[in-house]
Amino acid sequence: MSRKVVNVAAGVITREDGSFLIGQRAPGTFYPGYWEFPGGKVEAGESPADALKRELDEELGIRVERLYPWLVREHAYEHAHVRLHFFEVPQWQGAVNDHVHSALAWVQPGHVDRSPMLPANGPILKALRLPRRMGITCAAAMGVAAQLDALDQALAQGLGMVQVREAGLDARERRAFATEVVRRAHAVGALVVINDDEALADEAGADGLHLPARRLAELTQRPAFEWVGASCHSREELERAAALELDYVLLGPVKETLSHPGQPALGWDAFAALRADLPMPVFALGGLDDADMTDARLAGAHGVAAIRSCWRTPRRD
Ligand SMILES: Nc1nc2c([nH]c(=O)n2[C@H]2C[C@H](O)[C@@H](COP(=O)(O)OP(=O)(O)OP(=O)(O)O)O2)c(=O)[nH]1
Repeated sequence: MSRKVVNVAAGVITREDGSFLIGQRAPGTFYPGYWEFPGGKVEAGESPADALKRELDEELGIRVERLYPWLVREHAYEHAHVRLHFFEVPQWQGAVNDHVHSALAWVQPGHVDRSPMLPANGPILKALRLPRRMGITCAAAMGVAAQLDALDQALAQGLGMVQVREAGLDARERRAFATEVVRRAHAVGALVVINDDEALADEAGADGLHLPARRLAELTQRPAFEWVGASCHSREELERAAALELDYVLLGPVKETLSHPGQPALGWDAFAALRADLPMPVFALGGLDDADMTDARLAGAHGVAAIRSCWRTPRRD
């Protein structure tokens, strides 16, 4: 029997050190003792964003000053089928003064030492481990040595994720380059995904695989890597990536870009409309740099992916 969907708004309240707030559900609620992101049910006539502002005021006594739409995930519990609208809340006013949870904790992505989490929240914790900036390599154009130097600089300045995309290098060079990227990135805890080459991703010890749209269209099941993402340009491709339960996607070009001249730019409004209600993080791509991060987050992007700008003047995530 199909059940009514209950809309819920939940906030990833994030401090400048990257930690976020979780609360333990009180006795007498569904799943007592489980940890969750603060939030609650969307009331009739309310938008999810307004519901979150109201809930955070009622539950924690804080007033939201900025909020970014992030992910929408559905989960069928025994008591309800919920549609969870997750937002990030990077700015608020007032001291946190909890009225509903048994306990609160500030935790770091990848180091959540409280359990159990509500069953729907596993993919959310994984998504929070994804850095906000992805650099896409262009060693074939820049030269391998220059690319590796630029990579070191970017990693030193906090770049958290690298996509090796080197169809222009021959197989031997590509293997050596990918292995070196993984070595340098892993030394500072950054993730590496390899474009379109499962064997190379395995050989180089990368964290995952990045699928071009062409490969995404052919796939019937998620490849067996910890991190799998894809490049998308349409709602159909985005929905396919969601159905395959991929961990992230790139969507663009948002602006005109030198690497894809003549390809029409989406702009932020079309970007926001295309990515609405997706269950996985979406990186904005195409002619962007660090200065675009706030616009990207306001349009619902998880972060920004870049080729050229990433290897010029990178800044901290
Ligand atoms: N707040 C919150 N709810 C979550 C998360 N993950 C998750 O599956 N849920 C589910 C659990 C519940 O079924 C539903 C939230 O309902 P709730 O009972 O806490 O909502 P509420 O605060 O409006 O409470 P009430 O009106 O029922 O008293 O969403 C999460 O991270 N935060």
